[in-house]
Amino acid sequence: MIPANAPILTAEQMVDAEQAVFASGVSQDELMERAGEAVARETARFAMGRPILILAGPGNNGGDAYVAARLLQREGLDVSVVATGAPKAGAAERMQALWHGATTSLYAARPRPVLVDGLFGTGLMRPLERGLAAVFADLCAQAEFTLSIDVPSGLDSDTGADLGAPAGIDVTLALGALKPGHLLDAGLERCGRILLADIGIDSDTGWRTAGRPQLVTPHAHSHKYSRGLVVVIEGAMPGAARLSALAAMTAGSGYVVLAGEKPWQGGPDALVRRAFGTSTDLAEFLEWDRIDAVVLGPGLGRDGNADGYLRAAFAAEKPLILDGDALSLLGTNAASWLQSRQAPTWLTPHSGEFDRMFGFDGSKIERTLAAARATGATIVHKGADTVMASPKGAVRVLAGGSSWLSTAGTGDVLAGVLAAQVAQGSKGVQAAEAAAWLHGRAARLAGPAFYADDMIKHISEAVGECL
Ligand SMILES: NC(=O)C1=CN([C@@H]2O[C@H](COP(=O)(O)OP(=O)(O)OC[C@H]3O[C@@H](n4cnc5c(N)ncnc54)[C@H](O)[C@@H]3O)[C@@H](O)[C@H]2O)[C@@H](O)CC1
Ligand SMILES: [K+]
Repeated sequence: MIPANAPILTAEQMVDAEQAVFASGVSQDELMERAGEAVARETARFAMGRPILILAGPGNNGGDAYVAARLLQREGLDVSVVATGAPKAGAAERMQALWHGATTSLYAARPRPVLVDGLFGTGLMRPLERGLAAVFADLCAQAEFTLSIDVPSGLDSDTGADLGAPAGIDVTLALGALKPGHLLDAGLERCGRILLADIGIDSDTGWRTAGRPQLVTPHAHSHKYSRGLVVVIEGAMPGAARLSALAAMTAGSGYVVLAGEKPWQGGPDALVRRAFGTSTDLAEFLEWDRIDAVVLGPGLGRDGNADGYLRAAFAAEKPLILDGDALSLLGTNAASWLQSRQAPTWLTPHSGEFDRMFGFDGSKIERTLAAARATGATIVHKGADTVMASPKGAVRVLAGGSSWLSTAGTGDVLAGVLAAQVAQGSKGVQAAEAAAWLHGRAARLAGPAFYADDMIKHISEAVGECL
């Protein structure tokens, strides 16, 4: 479980936020005391009287651990500390000096039912030393409950890369803000349930986890056009475009058109079909001023026709959602294609497509932001850790959704849900966030082993939860 609408800060941003707190008159010791209090409170709640082993590392994460040890012992709990190395000068050293209970070295440590991991937090700079990682993993495996302070030790807090973190952590108590590492890459599987402790720092950087959107019911005088008109362009593999079109219908659009050379005639009668002969005909149709959003890419194919459709879609200057094969056609030229566009664009690549299009370095958040800045488009970088970023720097992350989403066609459904949000007037990263949330919720409602068509039936129920 991951908190919704929670701020996300990198290690560097955490240091800046900490400096701002110090500048407001709060001492380093007081901030560490707040962090340690939160750790002690959550640990006591889960420990329910069982003996506790606290691992304290050399940095401020260890400092938090010493505070928690002192407070838990004061509560009458049976606490033992494992100290790994001398604490660094400052608050961590002072907190260690205030701890007067049982202390052992890592290699003399005996497992206890409750384990608190205060080895390393945002300051981890390299992989855990092998012996330490093995002992830590063993203590974790033998504990009945493990809580990590701020970040599981052995996880890169900025990227989620695995630097030796054990499996089996039950709760991670994030201090002040979530870190990218809680949500990305290996972090998704290593943190257990994530809780967020408020320690009084200002954590608004424009990056946060996705939350349930606030949608609106149609007005009394709403009509099919005012509710948003979506055009989905059909290509070589028409099933994918159909999934997008049906998803756009159930996500609240007033009018959905499936446009193709010979558009599919099965399915609901409410779906409007529009046949076109050539890409020139398509370009003319896309000039229609009623159109609010165009979806291109699901099942498009990559032949000469597809290229013509892409050019027609770009020429129309309508809000455009590009997915699948449209992204492959743009390839490494996406930035030059998109920079000249005036109308807004959303790109919805999965990681394979993203990596083929863009060569950026850094965490998934940093790479997605770089792509948004380079193209001027809102990027929905899909995956178990979906990262959405706008050119102006807003970031939303939706992580930990149904793993049953890993099936063909679910991306086409997302493109349709996104088009419905755009057509109804939602903008930029807000439209992406709403679409990703609705899509994730529909998948949850579909239960296990569903296929893409199934989840479409649950989109309107998900919409109903947002009114
Ligand atoms: N910045 C903030 O706003 C706050 C931070 N706090 C705590 O401070 C933590 C960050 O503290 P620090 O920056 O001191 O960093 P850490 O406590 O994560 O550890 C840094 C220390 O570990 C060493 N180190 C790094 N990687 C190592 C490795 N693989 N093997 C062995 N040694 C290694 C470093 O040389 C340094 O001495 C946070 O995670 C959080 O727990 C809290 O006390 C309160 C507020
Ligand atoms: K930790």
